[in-house]
Amino acid sequence: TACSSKYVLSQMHPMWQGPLTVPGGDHQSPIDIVVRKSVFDSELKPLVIDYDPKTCQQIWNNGYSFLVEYDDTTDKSTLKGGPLQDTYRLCQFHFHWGESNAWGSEHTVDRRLFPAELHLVHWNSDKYSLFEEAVMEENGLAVIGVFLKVGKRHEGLQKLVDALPAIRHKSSVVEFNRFDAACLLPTNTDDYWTYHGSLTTPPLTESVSWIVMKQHIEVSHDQLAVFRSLLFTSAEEEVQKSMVNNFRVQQSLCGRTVRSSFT
Ligand SMILES: OSc1ccc(O)cc1O
Ligand SMILES: [Zn+2]
Repeated sequence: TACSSKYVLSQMHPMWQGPLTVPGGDHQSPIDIVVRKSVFDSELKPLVIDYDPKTCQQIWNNGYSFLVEYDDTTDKSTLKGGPLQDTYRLCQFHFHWGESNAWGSEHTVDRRLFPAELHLVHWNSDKYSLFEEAVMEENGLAVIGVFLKVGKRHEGLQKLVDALPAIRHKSSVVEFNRFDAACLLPTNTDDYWTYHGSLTTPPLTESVSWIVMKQHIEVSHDQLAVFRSLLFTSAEEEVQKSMVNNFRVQQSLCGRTVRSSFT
């Protein structure tokens, strides 16, 4: 199986030219979360999420997704608790989505696909001094995954949606201040699944404690349509490619256990 070979050929992905190999890739992400195979762990604590909206700095198109980046030079916006032993600093959040509302999320729950998925990326500031260091280390990162469903308009998201036309092309950046990332979290953050995995974009390093929320958030059809107006390509490229289906194919569990914080 894919787990036994030393090199795991992660499937061809429309965005990445040619197959990508990840040395010893047996803790890769994303995965399907099989609810009845997840194991309740009563030791899992509630998450302690403390974000400071003033640390929001910029929003930019990196050619894979759009990132909202935070000032992570101090412990101002942090994540603790849950499965984590240390304090993790928020450095950015981004999304993955499809060309239609029928698919787009990276993780699935009993094979159920969502139209999009939010990733809030944090790094272990008790053990490391930079994200670039932490991203290469086991337990270096903690990423909160939140599923998006199409429904009522998300008022907090609208400020972000209004900024997207200014970063249509790859490498475009605009200043973005005072955005409270906590407004994108579901009302219930006590119920989640957690497992050890990887980034889902290069360098695909296996440094992530994944925390996938059971409860989704709702955004409107029109808000999601604006995500799809972004481009993978830079302004100079003659052929413009719309930024859609920026999710990675699912990876083998390879014997890992997914724990749940709820029964
Ligand atoms: O897609 S998950 C993910 C996590 C951390 C990161 O720095 C980039 C990522 O794409
Ligand atoms: Zn992601």
